[in-house]
Amino acid sequence: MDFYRRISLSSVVTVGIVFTFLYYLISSLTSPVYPNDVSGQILSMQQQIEELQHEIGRLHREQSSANLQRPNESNYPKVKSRNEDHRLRILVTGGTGFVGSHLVDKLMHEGHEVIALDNYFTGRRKNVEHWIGHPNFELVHHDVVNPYYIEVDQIYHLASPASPPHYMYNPVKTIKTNSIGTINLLGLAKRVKAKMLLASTSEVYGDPEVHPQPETYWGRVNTIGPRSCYDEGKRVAESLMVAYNKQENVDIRIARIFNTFGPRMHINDGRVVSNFIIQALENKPITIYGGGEQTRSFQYVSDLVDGLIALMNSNTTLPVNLGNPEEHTIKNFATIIRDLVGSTSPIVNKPAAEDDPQQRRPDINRAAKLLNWSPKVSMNEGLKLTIDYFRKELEKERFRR
Ligand SMILES: O=C(O)[C@H]1O[C@H](OP(=O)(O)OP(=O)(O)OC[C@H]2O[C@@H](n3ccc(=O)[nH]c3=O)[C@H](O)[C@@H]2O)[C@H](O)[C@@H](O)[C@@H]1O
Repeated sequence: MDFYRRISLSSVVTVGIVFTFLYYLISSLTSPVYPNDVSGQILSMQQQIEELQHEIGRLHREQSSANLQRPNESNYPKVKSRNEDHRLRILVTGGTGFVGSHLVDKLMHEGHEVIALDNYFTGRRKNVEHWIGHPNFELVHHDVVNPYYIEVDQIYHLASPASPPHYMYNPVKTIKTNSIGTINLLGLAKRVKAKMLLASTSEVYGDPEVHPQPETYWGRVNTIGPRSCYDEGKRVAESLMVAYNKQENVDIRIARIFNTFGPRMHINDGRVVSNFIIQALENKPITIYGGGEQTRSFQYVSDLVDGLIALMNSNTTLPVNLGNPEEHTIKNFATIIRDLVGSTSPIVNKPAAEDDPQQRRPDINRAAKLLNWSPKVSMNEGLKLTIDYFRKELEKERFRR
């Protein structure tokens, strides 16, 4: 059968034409003027030709479908080979986003089947285009606010805008995504008995009075402030996870993600890392919101992805902080970026953002103990890689203008 598959489309067509010609030639010869035995032989030849034509048609169809199903895997990044028993089907919602696409890469490299689902509000097809057509990969355009039906073993639920200007752009949609979206996925997890991980956030701690923040801290969130659509959205998502676990036995994981950065952040992301790097690269003023005494702790995206996978594969249903405890004031952070870029940007102060958390640093003892996880990439190392990425992105933008 392999031999037949190797027959090229053009040779199949050529043979088809030759046989069709012979068919008509012989048909014209099968007239009653020939003796019975000769015309009998001709009729049986005609029958054989018809059978061959049928077979050619079948091979033609088979080859076309083989071409559809078997892309050349050498054109893709390398993936681990796994047999059916060890290969999982994994759904990643928000799979074309900044964090989602890096998670998809890692799961693909590990040899699993991955379904990346996104509504492309902040995600981009470009982030996963290197997998499109791979037999282990599927890209689905879908909004989690509507139910989605599929058979999977694990669900990483990352779908939601995460940058403050993005989640504040349509606060009602942000609440719907985190509440209705999470209910829809928990319903799916319950039906197909999939393990589900929620990408929650350090924002559940609000503007914290406890520092650094352990998972046992309940937080301080303004329920009617501009950030509440996201903060309360994620808080209710956590509550839903716990309720489905208690009531419906869904196997849950909750990751509380602290500020994360790295390549594939959007130029218009609007968060501090991308804003400062782009401003520095363009020698434009670096904009600090407020006095700059507020602090953040920044983790590189590959550490987060390792943490998410370690959490999914752990046994804990407790929330776990994933972040890098290396803490800086925003004022200090602006100088670090300017120096790394070698920029001449002035540093300017703008009005403070409303309800901006004044301090943030993860207590990662639980992650260390339960997942044996801690961040590996220093902030400076990660920033250098991210600066390279944005430099190239800006060059591409200039080329497009
Ligand atoms: O990066 C993240 O992972 C987190 O980012 C945001 O939280 P936030 O800490 O407010 O993120 P940024 O917008 O990056 O702001 C960090 C600090 O820098 C300041 N900032 C931001 C942008 C800017 O141009 N200038 C500036 O001073 C902000 O006011 C804030 O104090 C999201 O709300 C979180 O869900 C998300 O997990």
